[in-house]
Amino acid sequence: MPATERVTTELAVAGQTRLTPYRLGLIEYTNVAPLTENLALPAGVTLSQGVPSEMNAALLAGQVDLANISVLEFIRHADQFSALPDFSVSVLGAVYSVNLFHRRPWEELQGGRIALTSQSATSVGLLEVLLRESGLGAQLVRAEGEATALLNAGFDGVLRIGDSALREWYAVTGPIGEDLSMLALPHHKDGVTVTDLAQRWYQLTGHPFVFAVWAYRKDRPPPRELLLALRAARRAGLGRLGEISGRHAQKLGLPQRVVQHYLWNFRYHLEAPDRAGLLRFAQLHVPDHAPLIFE
Ligand SMILES: C=C(O[C@@H]1C=C(C(=O)O)C=C[C@H]1O)C(=O)O
Repeated sequence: MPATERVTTELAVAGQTRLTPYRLGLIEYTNVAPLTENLALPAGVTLSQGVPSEMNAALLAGQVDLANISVLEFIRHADQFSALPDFSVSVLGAVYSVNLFHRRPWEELQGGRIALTSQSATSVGLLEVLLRESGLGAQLVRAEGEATALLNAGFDGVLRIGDSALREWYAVTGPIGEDLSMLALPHHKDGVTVTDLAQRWYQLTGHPFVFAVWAYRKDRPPPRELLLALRAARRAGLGRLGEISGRHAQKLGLPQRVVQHYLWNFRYHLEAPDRAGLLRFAQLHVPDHAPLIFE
């Protein structure tokens, strides 16, 4: 083997250079913005973005090497994926953007038809667990559209996540004045209840809920430079929540203080309480899952 080819191969093997780019996928929801808006991509790393179900599919198809994906997809494919040990989108209590919109009381949803967003996997699994734990059976069907429009079209419940869920929660419950504590934000108005699934999870288990982890294909672990860049981006973003929430509030048409509380409320690492919640969800929804590897 000629010397130049050998050196290139050795460097590639050593991980110091990559003959093929390392492909990063990131969900583009507002709740991931504090972790992504200050990301300086290292040389040789490419970025693609989309909604959770698109990132789930891209990682599974080998179109990206590392992505923040729905935790349920990580659990389902734990034989193929590992996850970074210190990244997540988690929350303890209300999340304000994983919502079931409904008119009948939760306890009366038995036998009802519930429209599901196609953008998420985890929140669908969470809804199934919460309904089952309440002894309720409902017909879950994929249907896109604005929550109150789908309720008016005859659905008994509508599951929405991400930016649209946050906007639609506020459309139902707002406007929210300064006199209201951010810890007492409303979840019912004009006959529509907005059940926050993360809040119900907390009431059921006492744990945080992990919506997303940073998962990678076991055969394509991330380069050290990318890990350092992701951590630096999070430090920078968490230090600029006011600025980031101001920009996203304008985009969402929401008060800046509401978006800043929304972002401040997330847990972006993967600490012991978050892992306890993640393992509990895995036990309840995918009891025969492969061992979950965080490294
Ligand atoms: C809490 C949220 O987090 C998102 C929810 C996800 C899911 O349900 O699959 C995946 C990624 C997260 O960024 C949200 O989008 O509202």
